[in-house]
Amino acid sequence: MFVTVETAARTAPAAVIVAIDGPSGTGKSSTSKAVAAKLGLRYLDTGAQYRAITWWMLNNGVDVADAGAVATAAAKPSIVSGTDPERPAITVDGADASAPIRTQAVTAAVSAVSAVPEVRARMTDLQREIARSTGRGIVVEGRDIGTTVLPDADLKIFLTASPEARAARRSGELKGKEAAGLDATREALARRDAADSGRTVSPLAKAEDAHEVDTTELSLEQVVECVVTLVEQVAGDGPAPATGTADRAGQSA
Ligand SMILES: Nc1ncnc2c1ncn2[C@@H]1O[C@H](COP(=O)(O)OP(=O)(O)O)[C@@H](O)[C@H]1O
Ligand SMILES: Nc1ccn([C@@H]2O[C@H](COP(=O)(O)OP(=O)(O)O)[C@@H](O)[C@H]2O)c(=O)n1
Repeated sequence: MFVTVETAARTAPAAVIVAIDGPSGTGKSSTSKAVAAKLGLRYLDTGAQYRAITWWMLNNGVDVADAGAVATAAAKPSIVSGTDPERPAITVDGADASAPIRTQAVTAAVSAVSAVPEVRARMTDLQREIARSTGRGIVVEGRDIGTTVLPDADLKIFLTASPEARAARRSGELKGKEAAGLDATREALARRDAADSGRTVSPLAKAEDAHEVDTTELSLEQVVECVVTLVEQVAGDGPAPATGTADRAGQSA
Protein backbone atom coordinates (compact mmCIF):
# COMPACT_ATOMS: atom_id res chain seq x y z
CA MET A 1 0.00 0.00 0.00
CA PHE A 2 1.15 3.51 -0.79
CA VAL A 3 1.23 5.90 2.16
CA THR A 4 1.96 9.61 1.81
CA VAL A 5 3.20 11.78 4.66
CA GLU A 6 1.32 14.91 3.61
CA THR A 7 -1.27 14.64 6.34
CA ALA A 8 1.15 13.42 9.01
CA ALA A 9 1.12 15.92 11.86
CA ARG A 10 2.24 16.30 15.42
CA THR A 11 -0.51 15.33 17.77
CA ALA A 12 -2.09 18.00 19.95
CA PRO A 13 -1.58 16.92 23.57
CA ALA A 14 -4.73 17.36 25.63
CA ALA A 15 -4.70 20.58 27.66
CA VAL A 16 -0.95 20.57 28.33
CA ILE A 17 0.39 23.75 29.95
CA VAL A 18 3.85 24.84 28.84
CA ALA A 19 5.80 27.68 30.52
CA ILE A 20 8.64 29.27 28.55
CA ASP A 21 10.78 31.83 30.36
CA GLY A 22 14.07 33.59 29.75
CA PRO A 23 15.63 36.96 29.03
CA SER A 24 15.07 39.07 25.90
CA GLY A 25 16.33 37.73 22.57
CA THR A 26 16.64 34.10 23.63
CA GLY A 27 13.81 33.12 21.27
CA LYS A 28 10.81 32.85 23.61
CA SER A 29 8.21 34.43 21.32
CA SER A 30 9.31 32.74 18.11
CA THR A 31 9.63 29.36 19.81
CA SER A 32 6.38 29.63 21.77
CA LYS A 33 4.31 30.62 18.73
CA ALA A 34 5.78 27.88 16.55
CA VAL A 35 5.39 25.17 19.20
CA ALA A 36 1.78 26.19 19.87
CA ALA A 37 0.94 26.28 16.16
CA LYS A 38 2.49 22.85 15.53
CA LEU A 39 0.70 21.23 18.44
CA GLY A 40 -2.67 22.99 18.19
CA LEU A 41 -2.20 24.79 21.51
CA ARG A 42 -3.11 28.37 22.43
CA TYR A 43 -0.39 30.97 23.01
CA LEU A 44 0.03 33.82 25.49
CA ASP A 45 2.72 36.52 25.35
CA THR A 46 2.83 37.94 28.90
CA GLY A 47 5.57 40.41 27.92
CA ALA A 48 3.05 42.00 25.55
CA GLN A 49 0.70 42.51 28.51
CA TYR A 50 3.40 44.29 30.54
CA ARG A 51 4.22 46.35 27.48
CA ALA A 52 0.52 47.18 27.04
CA ILE A 53 0.07 48.48 30.57
CA THR A 54 3.31 50.47 30.18
CA TRP A 55 2.04 51.99 26.93
CA TRP A 56 -1.17 53.02 28.72
CA MET A 57 0.82 54.64 31.57
CA LEU A 58 2.92 56.64 29.08
CA ASN A 59 -0.18 57.72 27.13
CA ASN A 60 -2.00 58.79 30.26
CA GLY A 61 0.72 60.95 31.76
CA VAL A 62 1.65 58.56 34.59
CA ASP A 63 5.26 59.04 35.72
CA VAL A 64 6.64 55.51 35.29
CA ALA A 65 9.48 56.29 37.71
CA ASP A 66 6.88 56.90 40.46
CA ALA A 67 5.95 53.43 41.71
CA GLY A 68 3.08 54.86 43.81
CA ALA A 69 1.52 56.56 40.78
CA VAL A 70 1.89 53.38 38.70
CA ALA A 71 0.32 51.31 41.50
CA THR A 72 -2.65 53.69 41.78
CA ALA A 73 -3.30 53.46 38.02
CA ALA A 74 -2.63 49.73 37.66
CA ALA A 75 -6.29 48.67 37.67
CA LYS A 76 -7.47 51.27 35.14
CA PRO A 77 -6.67 49.96 31.65
CA SER A 78 -8.60 47.06 30.16
CA ILE A 79 -6.10 44.68 28.54
CA VAL A 80 -7.33 41.84 26.34
CA SER A 81 -4.96 39.26 24.83
CA GLY A 82 -5.76 36.96 21.92
CA THR A 83 -4.37 33.43 22.17
CA ASP A 84 -4.11 32.39 18.51
CA PRO A 85 -0.42 31.66 17.84
CA GLU A 86 -0.91 32.51 14.15
CA ARG A 87 -2.39 35.92 14.97
CA PRO A 88 -1.23 37.21 18.37
CA ALA A 89 -3.40 40.19 19.31
CA ILE A 90 -3.56 42.64 22.19
CA THR A 91 -5.90 45.54 22.85
CA VAL A 92 -5.87 48.28 25.47
CA ASP A 93 -9.26 49.83 26.19
CA GLY A 94 -10.43 48.31 22.92
CA ALA A 95 -7.63 49.79 20.75
CA ASP A 96 -5.17 47.56 18.89
CA ALA A 97 -1.86 47.93 20.73
CA SER A 98 0.23 45.38 18.81
CA ALA A 99 2.48 47.94 17.10
CA PRO A 100 2.85 50.75 19.68
CA ILE A 101 3.86 48.37 22.48
CA ARG A 102 7.06 47.55 20.51
CA THR A 103 8.45 51.10 20.43
CA GLN A 104 11.72 51.98 22.16
CA ALA A 105 9.85 54.29 24.54
CA VAL A 106 7.83 51.35 25.85
CA THR A 107 10.87 49.03 25.90
CA ALA A 108 12.79 51.58 27.98
CA ALA A 109 9.96 51.97 30.52
CA VAL A 110 8.58 48.45 30.81
CA SER A 111 10.96 47.09 33.47
CA ALA A 112 10.08 49.90 35.88
CA VAL A 113 6.34 49.40 35.42
CA SER A 114 6.53 45.62 35.66
CA ALA A 115 8.45 45.82 38.95
CA VAL A 116 5.44 47.41 40.70
CA PRO A 117 3.69 44.75 42.83
CA GLU A 118 0.15 46.00 42.00
CA VAL A 119 0.92 45.67 38.28
CA ARG A 120 2.31 42.14 38.74
CA ALA A 121 -0.67 41.05 40.85
CA ARG A 122 -3.11 42.25 38.21
CA MET A 123 -1.22 40.70 35.28
CA THR A 124 -0.68 37.42 37.13
CA ASP A 125 -4.43 37.10 37.81
CA LEU A 126 -5.17 37.83 34.16
CA GLN A 127 -2.59 35.28 32.96
CA ARG A 128 -3.87 32.53 35.27
CA GLU A 129 -7.43 33.21 34.17
CA ILE A 130 -6.46 32.90 30.49
CA ALA A 131 -4.46 29.71 31.10
CA ARG A 132 -7.32 28.21 33.12
CA SER A 133 -10.01 29.07 30.62
CA THR A 134 -8.38 27.51 27.57
CA GLY A 135 -9.57 23.96 27.22
CA ARG A 136 -6.94 23.07 24.61
CA GLY A 137 -3.67 23.64 26.40
CA ILE A 138 -1.46 26.67 26.09
CA VAL A 139 2.12 27.86 25.74
CA VAL A 140 2.71 30.85 28.02
CA GLU A 141 5.92 32.85 27.67
CA GLY A 142 7.46 35.43 29.98
CA ARG A 143 9.89 35.87 32.85
CA ASP A 144 8.12 34.33 35.85
CA ILE A 145 5.69 31.82 34.36
CA GLY A 146 7.40 28.69 35.68
CA THR A 147 8.22 30.21 39.06
CA THR A 148 5.12 32.24 39.93
CA VAL A 149 2.29 32.40 37.41
CA LEU A 150 1.94 28.69 36.64
CA PRO A 151 4.19 26.77 39.05
CA ASP A 152 2.24 23.57 38.27
CA ALA A 153 2.83 23.79 34.50
CA ASP A 154 3.28 20.39 32.85
CA LEU A 155 6.51 21.51 31.22
CA LYS A 156 8.86 24.39 32.04
CA ILE A 157 11.53 25.63 29.66
CA PHE A 158 14.14 28.28 30.43
CA LEU A 159 15.81 29.66 27.31
CA THR A 160 19.24 31.29 27.43
CA ALA A 161 21.71 32.61 24.83
CA SER A 162 24.96 34.56 24.93
CA PRO A 163 24.65 38.37 25.24
CA GLU A 164 26.28 38.67 21.81
CA ALA A 165 23.77 36.37 20.10
CA ARG A 166 20.83 38.07 21.80
CA ALA A 167 22.04 41.56 20.83
CA ALA A 168 22.66 40.47 17.24
CA ARG A 169 19.15 39.00 17.01
CA ARG A 170 17.53 42.11 18.50
CA SER A 171 19.45 44.66 16.44
CA GLY A 172 18.72 42.61 13.32
CA GLU A 173 15.02 43.17 14.06
CA LEU A 174 15.21 46.89 14.77
CA LYS A 175 15.68 48.15 11.25
CA GLY A 176 14.91 51.75 10.24
CA LYS A 177 14.69 54.74 12.52
CA GLU A 178 14.74 52.85 15.81
CA ALA A 179 17.80 50.76 14.95
CA ALA A 180 20.61 51.00 17.48
CA GLY A 181 24.19 49.76 17.19
CA LEU A 182 25.15 46.33 18.45
CA ASP A 183 26.92 47.68 21.54
CA ALA A 184 24.01 49.95 22.46
CA THR A 185 21.58 47.07 22.02
CA ARG A 186 23.71 44.79 24.19
CA GLU A 187 23.91 47.44 26.90
CA ALA A 188 20.15 48.04 26.82
CA LEU A 189 19.54 44.29 27.12
CA ALA A 190 21.94 44.06 30.07
CA ARG A 191 20.16 46.92 31.84
CA ARG A 192 16.77 45.27 31.30
CA ASP A 193 18.13 41.88 32.46
CA ALA A 194 19.47 43.48 35.64
CA ALA A 195 16.18 45.25 36.37
CA ASP A 196 14.06 42.17 35.61
CA SER A 197 16.30 39.81 37.61
CA GLY A 198 16.82 42.21 40.50
CA ARG A 199 13.25 43.23 41.31
CA THR A 200 11.76 42.09 44.60
CA VAL A 201 8.50 40.61 43.35
CA SER A 202 8.62 37.68 40.96
CA PRO A 203 11.97 38.34 39.28
CA LEU A 204 13.18 36.74 36.06
CA ALA A 205 14.42 33.34 37.26
CA LYS A 206 14.72 29.74 36.18
CA ALA A 207 12.37 27.41 38.04
CA GLU A 208 14.19 24.53 39.71
CA ASP A 209 12.32 22.01 37.59
CA ALA A 210 12.74 23.87 34.27
CA HIS A 211 14.68 22.44 31.32
CA GLU A 212 17.38 24.94 30.38
CA VAL A 213 18.02 25.26 26.64
CA ASP A 214 20.97 27.38 25.46
CA THR A 215 19.88 28.63 22.02
CA THR A 216 23.17 30.41 21.12
CA GLU A 217 24.30 27.80 18.61
CA LEU A 218 20.87 26.44 17.67
CA SER A 219 18.64 27.47 14.79
CA LEU A 220 15.08 28.43 15.62
CA GLU A 221 13.92 25.18 13.99
CA GLN A 222 16.20 23.17 16.29
CA VAL A 223 14.88 24.93 19.38
CA VAL A 224 11.28 24.37 18.28
CA GLU A 225 11.94 20.69 17.60
CA CYS A 226 13.55 20.30 21.02
CA VAL A 227 10.57 21.87 22.81
CA VAL A 228 7.98 19.96 20.71
CA THR A 229 9.72 16.71 21.63
CA LEU A 230 9.68 17.63 25.33
CA VAL A 231 5.97 18.51 25.16
CA GLU A 232 5.20 15.19 23.51
CA GLN A 233 7.17 13.38 26.19
CA VAL A 234 5.33 15.02 29.09
CA ALA A 235 2.01 14.53 27.31
CA GLY A 236 2.83 10.83 27.03
CA ASP A 237 2.54 10.71 23.27
CA GLY A 238 5.96 9.17 22.75
CA PRO A 239 8.20 10.01 19.83
CA ALA A 240 6.46 11.73 16.95
CA PRO A 241 6.43 10.37 13.39
CA ALA A 242 9.29 11.70 11.28
CA THR A 243 7.67 14.18 8.95
CA GLY A 244 9.33 17.01 7.05
CA THR A 245 9.44 20.46 8.60
CA ALA A 246 7.36 21.84 5.75
CA ASP A 247 4.56 19.35 6.48
CA ARG A 248 4.29 20.58 10.01
CA ALA A 249 4.80 24.28 9.42
CA GLY A 250 1.34 24.73 7.92
CA GLN A 251 -0.60 23.55 10.97
CA SER A 252 -2.64 26.08 12.85
CA ALA A 253 -4.25 26.16 16.25
N1 LIG B 1 17.64 30.09 17.67
C1 LIG B 1 17.62 31.24 16.99
N2 LIG B 1 18.59 31.53 16.10
C2 LIG B 1 18.61 32.70 15.43
N3 LIG B 1 17.67 33.67 15.57
C3 LIG B 1 16.68 33.44 16.42
C4 LIG B 1 16.60 32.23 17.18
N4 LIG B 1 15.50 32.29 17.96
C5 LIG B 1 14.93 33.49 17.70
N5 LIG B 1 15.63 34.16 16.78
C6 LIG B 1 15.34 35.53 16.26
O1 LIG B 1 15.76 36.42 17.29
C7 LIG B 1 14.85 37.49 17.42
C8 LIG B 1 14.31 37.53 18.85
O2 LIG B 1 13.53 36.37 19.06
P1 LIG B 1 12.25 36.37 20.01
O3 LIG B 1 11.57 35.08 19.79
O4 LIG B 1 11.47 37.63 19.83
O5 LIG B 1 12.98 36.39 21.45
P2 LIG B 1 12.38 36.75 22.87
O6 LIG B 1 10.91 36.54 22.81
O7 LIG B 1 13.07 35.82 23.82
O8 LIG B 1 12.76 38.18 23.13
C9 LIG B 1 13.77 37.27 16.36
O9 LIG B 1 14.10 38.04 15.22
C10 LIG B 1 13.87 35.79 16.04
O10 LIG B 1 13.50 35.50 14.71
N1 LIG C 1 6.19 37.44 32.70
C1 LIG C 1 6.78 38.61 32.42
C2 LIG C 1 6.94 39.03 31.09
C3 LIG C 1 7.52 40.24 30.84
N2 LIG C 1 7.89 41.04 31.87
C4 LIG C 1 8.39 42.40 31.67
O1 LIG C 1 8.04 42.84 30.38
C5 LIG C 1 9.20 43.24 29.66
C6 LIG C 1 8.97 42.99 28.19
O2 LIG C 1 8.88 41.60 27.96
P1 LIG C 1 8.99 41.01 26.50
O3 LIG C 1 8.86 39.54 26.63
O4 LIG C 1 8.07 41.71 25.58
O5 LIG C 1 10.44 41.43 26.11
P2 LIG C 1 11.29 40.97 24.87
O6 LIG C 1 11.97 39.72 25.32
O7 LIG C 1 10.36 40.70 23.73
O8 LIG C 1 12.21 42.10 24.63
C7 LIG C 1 10.35 42.50 30.32
O9 LIG C 1 11.61 43.14 30.14
C8 LIG C 1 9.91 42.50 31.77
O10 LIG C 1 10.22 43.72 32.40
C9 LIG C 1 7.74 40.60 33.16
O11 LIG C 1 8.11 41.31 34.10
N3 LIG C 1 7.19 39.39 33.42
